[in-house]
Parts: sequence; structure tokens; C-alpha cells
Amino acid sequence: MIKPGIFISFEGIDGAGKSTHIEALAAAFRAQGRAVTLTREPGGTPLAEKLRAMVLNDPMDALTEALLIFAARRDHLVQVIEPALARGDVVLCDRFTDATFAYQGGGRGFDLGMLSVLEQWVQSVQGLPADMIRQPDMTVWFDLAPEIAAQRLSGARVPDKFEAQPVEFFRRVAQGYAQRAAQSPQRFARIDAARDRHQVWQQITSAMVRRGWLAIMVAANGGPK
Ligand SMILES: Nc1ncnc2c1ncn2[C@@H]1O[C@H](COP(=O)(O)OP(=O)(O)O)[C@@H](O)[C@H]1O
Ligand SMILES: Cc1cn([C@H]2C[C@H](O)[C@@H](COP(=O)(O)OP(=O)(O)O)O2)c(=O)[nH]c1=O
Repeated sequence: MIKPGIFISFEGIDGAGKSTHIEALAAAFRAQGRAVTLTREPGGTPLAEKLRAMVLNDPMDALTEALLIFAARRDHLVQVIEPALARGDVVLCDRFTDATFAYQGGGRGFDLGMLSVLEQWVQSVQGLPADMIRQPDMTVWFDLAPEIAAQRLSGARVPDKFEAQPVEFFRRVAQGYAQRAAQSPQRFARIDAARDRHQVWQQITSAMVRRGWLAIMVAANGGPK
């Protein structure tokens, strides 16, 4: 019998430490025999990657941006995430809809009610009860003060359209995440991302072990390189 798929998203402001830990978590799941689909948003399909390049590089008004992001999400869900979950994969997704609420809603001040309507439309998929939409089973939220994230990113990479925003923007993004976490406390696993890499890794794997998704031994042996 195939195991049910698990959908885990990773969220937090730019520089919070997501990329550092996702690969290591994929390796931990593989070490205990699970197939892993490692993917990201915006992106994850050829079409969605084209939309990502536009969203991250071209100036545009907030509604255009939200529509492109949700169009990319729909393609990604239908082409990649749903088939992977149906196969029983562990899907590790670097950002999902909480990022839209945080960046377009919190950061850019776009209407949250409209984002909720788009969320309902885009995440309605076949095979779920009519009153349910596809949501991550768990969202690992790297919570970090914007000042620390900016310090970590300074000189680390060429900033994209969002990374080039001032610290006040990221303060609003962080508030957007906190608001989403308060609305779905069961789904969100908050990580104190100000700790060192080892302690961050321990917090992440503890959340997986608590859900019965990762064996303690596998978690103890892994970690970011
Ligand atoms: N716990 C940590 N302590 C200090 N620096 C970290 C930690 N985790 C990641 N970093 C560094 O911070 C920067 C941003 O991390 P990254 O994983 O790329 O963040 P994100 O993917 O969330 O934008 C990188 O240079 C990374 O090496
Ligand atoms: C998924 C998503 C990302 N974003 C932004 C956040 C990030 O600044 C950017 C790309 O995310 P990310 O892949 O984390 O960037 P990087 O590969 O540089 O670490 O897109 C939104 O504004 N809205 C969204 O819905």
C-alpha cells in the first residue's frame, strides 16, 4: 500500500534560512525510503518559471502581480504537486500561498479579501471534498527579525525585486506571516530562525518527528551541509 503524500511548505522573509535547510530535509526523508518532490514558488513548471521571471524582475501593479502568481500556482498544483501527492511523495515546497498573503497582502498592501477569493479558486482541486481546498499539511515558518535577515543577505547574492525592498517592507511581510500563522495555528510550525543552523535544524526535525513523519534516528544524523 502506498503511503499518503505529505505536503510541506517553507515560509519566511528573504534571508530567513529556508534554502539552507530544505535540501537537508529532503535527504532525511529519502534516507528513510520516501520519494521526495522538491519544488518552489513562484515556479516549479516551465510555464510557472516564466511567470516567476516576470514577477521577480518586471515592475507591475499589485493586481497584475497577484494574478500572475496565482496563475503560476495553478499550473504548479495541477502539473506537479497533485500528481506527486497522489503517488505518495513528500512534497517540499519553498513558499506557497502564505507568501502571497505576506508579500502582496502585507508587503504591498493588496486586498486580503481578494487574495482569499483567488486562493479558493486556484486551490480547488479534484478529489477533495467540495468544501476543502489544497493546503499544505504543515508550513514550516522561519520567523526572523528583518534586521537580522538583511544582515545575513548583505553580500550573499544579487537582490531581486523583493529582496531590494527596505526593511519596513519586510516588517510588513513578517506581520503578514504572523497573521496567517494566527489563523491556522495547527498548520504552522514556528521556527526561531535566529538560532544557529544546528538549532534551527533540530526545531524543524522535531516538528516532523512529532507528526510521525520522520524517525528520530534519521533526524539526528542529518542537517544542512
Ligand atoms: N541559522 C543561521 N545562522 C546564520 N546564518 C544563516 C543561518 N541559516 C542560513 N544562514 C545564512 O543566511 C543566508 C540566507 O539563508 P537562505 O537559506 O538563503 O535564506 P532564504 O532561502 O530563506 O532566503 C545564507 O547566506 C545562509 O548561509
Ligand atoms: C511565492 C511568492 C513569492 N514571492 C516573492 C518572495 C521572494 O522575494 C521571491 C522569490 O522567493 P524565493 O524563491 O524565496 O527567492 P530566492 O530563490 O531568491 O531565495 O518571490 C511573492 O512575493 N509572492 C509569492 O506568492
